[in-house]
Amino acid sequence: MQEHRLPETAAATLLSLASRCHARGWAQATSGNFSVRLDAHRFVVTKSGLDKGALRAEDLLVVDLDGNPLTEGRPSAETPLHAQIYRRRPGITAVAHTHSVAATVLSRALLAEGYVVLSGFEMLKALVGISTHETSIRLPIFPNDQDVPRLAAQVDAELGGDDCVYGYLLAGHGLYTWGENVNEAARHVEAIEFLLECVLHGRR
Ligand SMILES: CSCCC(=O)C(=O)COP(=O)(O)O
Ligand SMILES: [Zn+2]
Repeated sequence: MQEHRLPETAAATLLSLASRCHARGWAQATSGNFSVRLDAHRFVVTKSGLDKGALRAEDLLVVDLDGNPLTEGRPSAETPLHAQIYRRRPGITAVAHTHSVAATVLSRALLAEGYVVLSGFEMLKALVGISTHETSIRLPIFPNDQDVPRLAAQVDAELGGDDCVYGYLLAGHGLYTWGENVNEAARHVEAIEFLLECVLHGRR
């Protein structure tokens, strides 16, 4: 195993993103995973199966852009999905995956349509590049799959690095979103989770 020092700032920002999502109830019971890009070839990701509300620096590891570990430990089972995002979106430096009730319920209910529409909400302006509520975005929904490399290949085939996409849903599972820095990724998670709750409430 090669020596790869984990920069303290990357570790601290990643731990704070995970603990913020856990505190909001979006990463309960070890669900969710989080990552930060180190450079063009590597990123730091949370280890698999851990309580995302109690992560420490030693619970993170470095992987390459194919998801192969470069430091000791078992990376998140969903590392191939993070790797797909970093490979196809060179400007992205942070990825968050959450398991909220709204994302879980809506992605299952709307799987046949293939997407959730988020339209007309002021909160859309929290997403980078959007400056009016008079807009509409789609969050694609993919069927869940326990074969994560196959799932990542499907996401890659259907989305690639499409700039118009702010995130996607896995049916009955959760949300993936990202940002050009950790603050932007955190803002996107909070905005999208809020918007999904609005859509869910509107269907009741
Ligand atoms: C208990 S959640 C099941 C696994 C999952 O979907 C998840 O997000 C957490 O997986 P990880 O390997 O990153 O802990
Ligand atoms: Zn998950």
